[in-house]
Amino acid sequence: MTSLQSTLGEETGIADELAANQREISIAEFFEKNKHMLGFDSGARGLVTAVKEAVDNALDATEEAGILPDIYVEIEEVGNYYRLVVEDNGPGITREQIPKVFGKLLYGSRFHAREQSRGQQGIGISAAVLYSQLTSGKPAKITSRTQGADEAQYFELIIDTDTNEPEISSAETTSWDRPHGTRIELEMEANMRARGQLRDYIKHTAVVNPHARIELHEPNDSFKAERATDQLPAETEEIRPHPHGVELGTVIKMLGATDSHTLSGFLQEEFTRVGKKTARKVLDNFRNRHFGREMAWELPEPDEVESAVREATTNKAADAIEAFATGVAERVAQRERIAHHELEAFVAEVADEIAAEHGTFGQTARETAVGAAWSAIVEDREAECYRLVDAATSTRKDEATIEALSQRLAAKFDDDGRHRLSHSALTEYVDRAADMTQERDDVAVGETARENIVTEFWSVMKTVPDDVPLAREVANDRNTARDLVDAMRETDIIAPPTDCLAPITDELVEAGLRKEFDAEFYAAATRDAEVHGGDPFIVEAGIAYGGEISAEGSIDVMRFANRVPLVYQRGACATTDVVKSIGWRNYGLDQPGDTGLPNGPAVVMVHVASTNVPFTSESKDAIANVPAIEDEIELAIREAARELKSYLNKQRSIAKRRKKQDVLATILPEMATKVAEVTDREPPDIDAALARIMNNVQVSRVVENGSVVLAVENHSNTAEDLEITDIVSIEPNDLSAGTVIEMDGEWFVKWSPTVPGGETATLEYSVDEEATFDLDVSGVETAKLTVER
Ligand SMILES: Nc1ncnc2c1ncn2[C@@H]1O[C@H](COP(=O)(O)OP(=O)(O)OP(=O)(O)O)[C@@H](O)[C@H]1O
Repeated sequence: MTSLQSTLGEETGIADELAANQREISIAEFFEKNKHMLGFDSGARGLVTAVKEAVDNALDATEEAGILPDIYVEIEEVGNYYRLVVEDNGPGITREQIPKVFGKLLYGSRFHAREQSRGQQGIGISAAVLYSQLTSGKPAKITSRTQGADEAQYFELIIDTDTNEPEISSAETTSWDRPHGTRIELEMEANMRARGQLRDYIKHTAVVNPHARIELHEPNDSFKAERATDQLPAETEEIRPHPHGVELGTVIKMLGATDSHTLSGFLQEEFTRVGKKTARKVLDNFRNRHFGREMAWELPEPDEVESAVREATTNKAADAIEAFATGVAERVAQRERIAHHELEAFVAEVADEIAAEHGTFGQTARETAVGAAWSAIVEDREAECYRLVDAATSTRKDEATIEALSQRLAAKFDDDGRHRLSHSALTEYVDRAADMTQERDDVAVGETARENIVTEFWSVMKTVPDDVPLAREVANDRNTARDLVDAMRETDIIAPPTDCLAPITDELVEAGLRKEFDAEFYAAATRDAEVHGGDPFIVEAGIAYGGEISAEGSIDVMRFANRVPLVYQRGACATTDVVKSIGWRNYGLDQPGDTGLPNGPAVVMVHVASTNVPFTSESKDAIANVPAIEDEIELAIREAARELKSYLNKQRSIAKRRKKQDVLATILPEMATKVAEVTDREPPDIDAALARIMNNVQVSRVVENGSVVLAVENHSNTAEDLEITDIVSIEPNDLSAGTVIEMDGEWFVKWSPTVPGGETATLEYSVDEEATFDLDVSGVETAKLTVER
């Protein structure tokens, strides 16, 4: 049978033919064909995306310039097309930059900046221009006036898709009544079928940007969101990447580009939160990985080291040998354990120290001494291995097994080596020794025991002082760079600064929800910053429940990234995935099948703020499933959901109580009347009985001869903090604590007593004449309160 390959091989010239058709594709050409990737997949969606890109840019630009945003959006039908105008009062764009910003894809100011902004890629607005020219054939019309400029600049342009460069058809100076800002006018094939999404985008943008005034005029509707605060979001600072989570490729690129020669300099210069001390810790971890650690053995008797050095040193005067041998033994004796490099350093130190008096101890003499002392030190390594294995394994291991294991392990360390091992080589030693023991002695040495032995040995081994390679050397060696990245991740480094982020804050999340939803309960949570891929991020969540929110069907999830509402691709977003994965029954919401979006009158909002939000695509509709971010989304939602749970629990117990109280309130009077009839007595005080049965707080008043006594009886078993105000028609005297204020001929007597469970507080004052009273009690839920006015 002829193989396909051999057939192909016979056809000469195919590769040449293919080559003739192969050429570079410009990014503009690519996106012209793949406009769906940028959110321009239909006329309806294209319009929403174009508005979103222009408004996001307007918000970014005004905020960056410290200007309160005034944004005007107009959509108008012109013949077969729609005309979109977006105007802002931002700092404007310079004459030189306008063509590039609007006429070149992948041109922007934010791609390389580690700072929270809505724009990230430098594609958005030029993609809108591309979509407009593609569907209407009309150029984009841009007017921009920079702060302080007398005149505005006006451009008409399209993108040359072959070259991804602007093609300007008109460039002139013009007058404009705005003192500064930018106006974009685009015509495009579109329709208003996505009116709902458009309104959602503008409304939700207003919710999370309360400092912005945004006006939308479209053919059938107008909407204006007024500014709710004059407070601009906290100014953000650009930061360098954090060492946790930076990818290997990025680190290699950074190593190639850095001005620092040393690794320590590189770490301190290029990363945030790395000072001298942290750099040293990272480099120690790097040494452990790159060079391995050296085994440090317990010391034998000091005179064994001394005699070993003495015997090994020849060709020197007796007193020189004596000084050398005792010097080394003294140094060594200061340590409990010693590694080969430490011994080398001690021998060198002593040799240098005695050189003036006893002459030079050259390299050979030093090496001989190190060799002899090391032999004495490692002599007893089997016993030492026994101690370490014994400490690392459970008491169930019998002595013979420990003995066998430690003998085999000790045998791996040779007589004269310096016993330097990487963590993986050590693991291999332990595994081999354990396997042999299993095989030969027929005992099990499990995973945990092996890991514990490795940990025990690794913890006594010492980091070596070898010089680390230079930054440029690491850049050229992928394995070494890998060691560096691992060391960076392993080192404890404080979280990145968060001044590069501008979270909405939990108060404003709640305020935003209140503004948008007429609910009965609100909760919000803002988490601390975390890191992904070297970029810090903060997750916030909010929940609105009940009230006017529709109870029909599943709850609404509002998603935001860097204060931008995400209106498309709900099903592809990490936020939705996390909401679905939470067991909502636990928090009091109905969730059929215990998974998926819960049902009920609730709205959940989630905001992810980051210097680099990982979107699933260039159209920035959905957040990718990055585990670190998903974890934080879950924790933020759970934090807010816990508050919802305790609110709902309380509501349920209040409802139960109310029901019981209602039943008692009908039965008790009937019983009282019956009992009074039978016993021929006055009917008892029903309120007091009800308060006692219901464990309520009861406030009652007795007025006698001008003295007013309010009794606060707490029938519950917990202390209650109350606010009690009695409004009196004449001036009160002789107050028992409390305060009194006169207002328009009425006196407000106020107490704030704390009444322990089961006790009664008495509040008193007196009045000279007949008076009227009006009692107000707060601090206890109405259902738990009985007031006799
Ligand atoms: N209204 C504006 N006022 C001032 N500068 C603007 C305005 N619109 C855009 N720019 C500048 O033009 C650049 C490019 O904008 P573009 O929308 O193409 O990308 P981006 O916003 O940086 O990122 P993304 O592609 O993620 O939206 C911005 O980074 C900003 O510097």
